[in-house]
Amino acid sequence: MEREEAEIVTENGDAEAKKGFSDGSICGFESLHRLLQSSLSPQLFQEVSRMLLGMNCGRPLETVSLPDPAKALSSTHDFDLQAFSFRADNESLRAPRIVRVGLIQNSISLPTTAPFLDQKRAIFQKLAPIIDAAGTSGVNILCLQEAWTMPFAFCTREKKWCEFAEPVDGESTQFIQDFALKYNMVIISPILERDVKHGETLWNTAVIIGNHGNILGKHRKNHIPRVGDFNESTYYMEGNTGHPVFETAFGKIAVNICYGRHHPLNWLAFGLNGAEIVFNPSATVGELSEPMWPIEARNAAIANSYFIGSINRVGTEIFPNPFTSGDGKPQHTDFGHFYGSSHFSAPDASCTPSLSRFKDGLMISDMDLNLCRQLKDKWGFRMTARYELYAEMLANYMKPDFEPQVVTDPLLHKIP
Ligand SMILES: NC(=O)NCCC(=O)O
Repeated sequence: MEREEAEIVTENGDAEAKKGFSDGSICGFESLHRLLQSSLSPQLFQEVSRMLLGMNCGRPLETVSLPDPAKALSSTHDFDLQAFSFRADNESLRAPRIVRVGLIQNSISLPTTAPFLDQKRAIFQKLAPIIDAAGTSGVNILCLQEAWTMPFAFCTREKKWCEFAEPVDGESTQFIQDFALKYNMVIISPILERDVKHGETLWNTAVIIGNHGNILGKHRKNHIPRVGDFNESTYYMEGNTGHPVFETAFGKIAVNICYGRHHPLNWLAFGLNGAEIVFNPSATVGELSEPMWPIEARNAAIANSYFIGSINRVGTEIFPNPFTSGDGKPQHTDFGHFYGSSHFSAPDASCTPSLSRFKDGLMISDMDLNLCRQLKDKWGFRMTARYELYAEMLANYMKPDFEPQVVTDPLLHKIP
């Protein structure tokens, strides 16, 4: 639904407006960027885009033309497809290191009441053409959304959803390995993991599949939310894999899973281990986090001199049994709307527009990884970081007898 229908929505008043927005659109538009593009004169839109998206090497981000088969897949299977290019300055001693990176966002396919195997296989079926579009576009590194094989059922606290968990070499990994091999593509596959060797425990895990279809490694979500309906701590614990950076054929990558994006030290640690691209596969809803979404990753990309790919699922998932989360809200059967809006952020503060707020999508971006070091040289954030100050501060803070360093105005409690 785009402009014309949005106007009808506005004219028909509240009830229609509610209907229009319930699809997850912004007043009938797929994204803020598209709303602005349709509403502003070309000149104003250019200025506003410059302010909102920043400049890459002094220029607006360029779009990239994708091969016809990828475009055909996007129209046949109705997913948003966008592509951009982040440049870096030419260097005398290093050739450009351009990699093509993709992010996939999607809704679930079947109602949450369908048999679990059918639900999982239907998501596989939905993702196949989107992964094909990435492969035929020459994507080198592709990342899927958090817990992509299942509905984000952790709001319910019901244990039956644990059945979706798989070992790292399970069915979903085998499904993804075929694509990795076929397209010479590194694929990050975030799943609910069952750790069979350690008492069948569960983890929220990203499996990293190398471009030869090999399992390169895994990373387990470091920070587990306890906010709103995000009752994930009922299912799994904080990860025990540290902050691994995976050196792949196409660059050094890491994964900061969803809620970890609110933790600056988590981003920092991936940077200290040398990440050039950090992926943030997520599942988050509008009411809770949408104002934070365009800011946090972009800020982390700047602070840590690396690229970030942010992914959020789309749609509203309705569960069979009502639940509450002790926050005073009446019982309900859905999490709210997962608002998609996947995008890339670059170390020079530029970023792409976002994918649709309600449709499946594939966001592709070329990125010259030389930009990471160029930004380190220019701004010197690593060099000026004063890590020793913070190491000492944190070591003190961790002690049971820690005293906050506060200087109290002696007059504070004396003068009325
Ligand atoms: N999946 C997840 O960790 N969501 C938590 C909510 C948020 O971080 O926006």
